[in-house]
Amino acid sequence: MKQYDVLVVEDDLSLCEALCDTLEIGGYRVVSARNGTEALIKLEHSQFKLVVSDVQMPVMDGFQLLKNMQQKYSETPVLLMTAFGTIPKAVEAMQAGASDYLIKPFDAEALVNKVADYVTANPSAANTADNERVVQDNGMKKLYALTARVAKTDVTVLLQGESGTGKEVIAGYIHQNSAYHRGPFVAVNCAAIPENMLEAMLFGYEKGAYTGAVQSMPGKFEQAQGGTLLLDEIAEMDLGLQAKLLRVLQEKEVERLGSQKKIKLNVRILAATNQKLKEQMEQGRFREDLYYRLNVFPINIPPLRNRPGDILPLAQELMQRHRSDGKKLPEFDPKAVEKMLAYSWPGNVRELDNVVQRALILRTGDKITVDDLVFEDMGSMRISSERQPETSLAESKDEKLEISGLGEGVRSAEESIILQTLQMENGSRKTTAEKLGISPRTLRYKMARMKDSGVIISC
Ligand SMILES: Nc1ncnc2c1ncn2[C@@H]1O[C@H](COP(=O)(O)OP(=O)(O)OP(=O)(O)O)[C@@H](O)[C@H]1O
Repeated sequence: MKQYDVLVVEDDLSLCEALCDTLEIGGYRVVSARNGTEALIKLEHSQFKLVVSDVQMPVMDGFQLLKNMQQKYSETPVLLMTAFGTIPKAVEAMQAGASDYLIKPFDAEALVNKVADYVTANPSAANTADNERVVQDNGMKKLYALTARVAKTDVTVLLQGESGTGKEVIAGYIHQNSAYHRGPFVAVNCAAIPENMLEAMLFGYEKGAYTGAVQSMPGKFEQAQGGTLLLDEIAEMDLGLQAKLLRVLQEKEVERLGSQKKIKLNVRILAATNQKLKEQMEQGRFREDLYYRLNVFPINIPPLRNRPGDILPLAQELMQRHRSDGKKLPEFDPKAVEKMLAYSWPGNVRELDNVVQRALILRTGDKITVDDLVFEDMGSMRISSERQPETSLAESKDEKLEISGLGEGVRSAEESIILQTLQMENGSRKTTAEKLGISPRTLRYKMARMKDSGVIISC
């Protein structure tokens, strides 16, 4: 079972990313979940020293999570984040068994200090990639060979590819194979951080630089000193900040907000985007000078559908990551393999990861069959197979809209889908099974397993 330091449970994606970033920089190995249900699944598959959870979340809130955890993970401390003005909630949290609480909004230091009461940070461990990198497809082998050569140089690399293709994985590979490998690898998701905070986060700030800057803070550039900085989703950066970034890249020095002191930088810069950056530049949304500065060496990562040789090995690796016991991993039966190869994977490796997680939950026998494969977009089958796909999260367009309207939980894990569909169907197992495209027997089996693992199913 994989071991991590902190499980962050937060449904607000930007905040979740900021919390994870803060803790990772603080030297913790962090995993995130978007609600209580997803958290329970992660707890089943990995070990955590601490859970930091929001209180108000859809599907399963912080209190319900706490209640569920008391049955099976009573040893794991839970830190609840409650909103300002809800002190009674904080008291309630402690009474319900939370180890501690944080009142929102809190600053990075408060979070790290609180977490440090429960877990000891280990900066070098936070940087080790303990997941296997899969490169089996011939095209990808060539791409990795080229990447290894580029890694040894100092040039700025622009990684382009659809979402979920593995840009951050390749960025990590460049870092590990570069002269900067002993330093930190810091990734900033420019799309996840609010525009007005990104500048401070990148360049750092001095105490009093703006309202709320209660203490000085180094930016991501400084945090990456001697290592690599990945500017992810760079196309999302606004034009004003692009100009400031260009200056930092040209001068190789940074000034914190509210300070005139120049800090020399020794950082390898990588940028990544899932947009066509050249088109953005041509449409005036991305600065031409910055484009050419970042795009010294472009690496285009092909979508998963164009590297079929990777699909099965990746599925096996992802299965390995989610296995909760030492038992032999299930195999995919030939029809299931055929179906996976026929699918066009619009969400790429990340989507494959979701499909594998669902399959592990749905499977009833030793093998993963075609019935256990639930794709997010059945309209994206590339080759028409003889059999009509039986299992689809969204059989019709209307249904897809209805389900996706329920929020992020739909994409996260099968358990949350089941809970939501049950809720939608007023607890009717028959129509829930129909809606999910699985047999009532599979649904019963699944619900029994969820109950066994401590999930409270109220309908
Ligand atoms: N070659 C690979 N081997 C193993 N796992 C991979 C590989 N490529 C991608 N993954 C896994 O797929 C998921 C998505 O990868 P990653 O975050 O690198 O994609 P991305 O292209 O940066 O996505 P986005 O555009 O959304 O930021 C991660 O869980 C990652 O570990």
